[in-house]
Amino acid sequence: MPAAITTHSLTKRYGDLTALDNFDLEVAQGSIFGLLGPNGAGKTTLIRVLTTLMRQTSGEAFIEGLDTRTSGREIRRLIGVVSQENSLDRYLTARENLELHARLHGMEHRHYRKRIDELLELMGLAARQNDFPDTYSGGMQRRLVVTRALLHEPRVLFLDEPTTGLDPQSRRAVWDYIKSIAGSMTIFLTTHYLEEAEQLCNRIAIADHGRLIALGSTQELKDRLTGGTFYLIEFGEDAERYGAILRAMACVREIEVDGRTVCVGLNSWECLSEVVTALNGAPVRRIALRERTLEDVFISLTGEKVRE
Ligand SMILES: Nc1ncnc2c1ncn2[C@@H]1O[C@H](COP(=O)(O)OP(=O)(O)OP(=O)(O)O)[C@@H](O)[C@H]1O
Repeated sequence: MPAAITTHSLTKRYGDLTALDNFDLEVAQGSIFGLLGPNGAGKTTLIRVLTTLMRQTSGEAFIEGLDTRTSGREIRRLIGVVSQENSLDRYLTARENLELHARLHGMEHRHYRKRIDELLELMGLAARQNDFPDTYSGGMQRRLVVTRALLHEPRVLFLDEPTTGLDPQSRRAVWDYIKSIAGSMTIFLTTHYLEEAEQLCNRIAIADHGRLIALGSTQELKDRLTGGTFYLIEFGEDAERYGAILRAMACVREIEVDGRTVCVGLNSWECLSEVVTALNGAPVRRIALRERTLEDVFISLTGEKVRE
């Protein structure tokens, strides 16, 4: 079984600017794969090349074993694409937008009528199917675009920043729908949002300035952070003083005092008992393990926060 997506040394230049730089990627069939990166990382460029909208400068890309340079027509039949812009026809109702897409894909009337009914139900849009997209909320429009991309039963679905611009509630709704359709196809999504990648994806690639800088599961990426365990200790008072006591301890590798809270990085979790002993009698209100997030991974890899 070929991988859903494979790239070898994929490179795309716009004049002097290298938007994709020797990108090597493999995405297994049936997985949800997230490409994470700040503005300008090359995410949209990669999707354009993979969906045959644009030709690479050099290197190779394959969708289920088909070469993007020579099998454009077959690939376009296999894939569904949700681009950053919603690109709905505002003069057609939601249902008519879907019917138009089905006809463009050569689907038979009998077949697409049933499929549209099912998908509208699944996406929670059935009651509003005869309304115009302009009367929809941003989240509903996004769901309609995802519905449209799913109509012809693609084997690989590309979602370019599916929740950018949505409020947190609509974002969660779109995540739920993506999760509900996962498994039956491969999903490749790009995102700025670390939480989105963490919530949805089995595997994640991090790109910056056109280069792939990390690849793995969320847990693998977190494990690649330099070791150590971080705890947050909240004091009733005198956090600075206790911070200074902790700073002097051999097992403490990093420490940051912020108001009443001290974030302490220990060489390993076994050191926690030493810390607790040192704080005997201190007005400790709370000790919590600080989970490392993808944000930490990103900062450790690129030296900067994600630029949204
Ligand atoms: N058609 C084009 N002509 C010239 N430069 C381009 C073109 N399209 C993109 N670029 C540049 O290529 C780089 C990568 O852009 P791309 O849109 O692929 O990044 P992205 O990761 O999708 O960013 P965003 O998160 O903002 O969508 C950027 O520096 C961008 O300015």
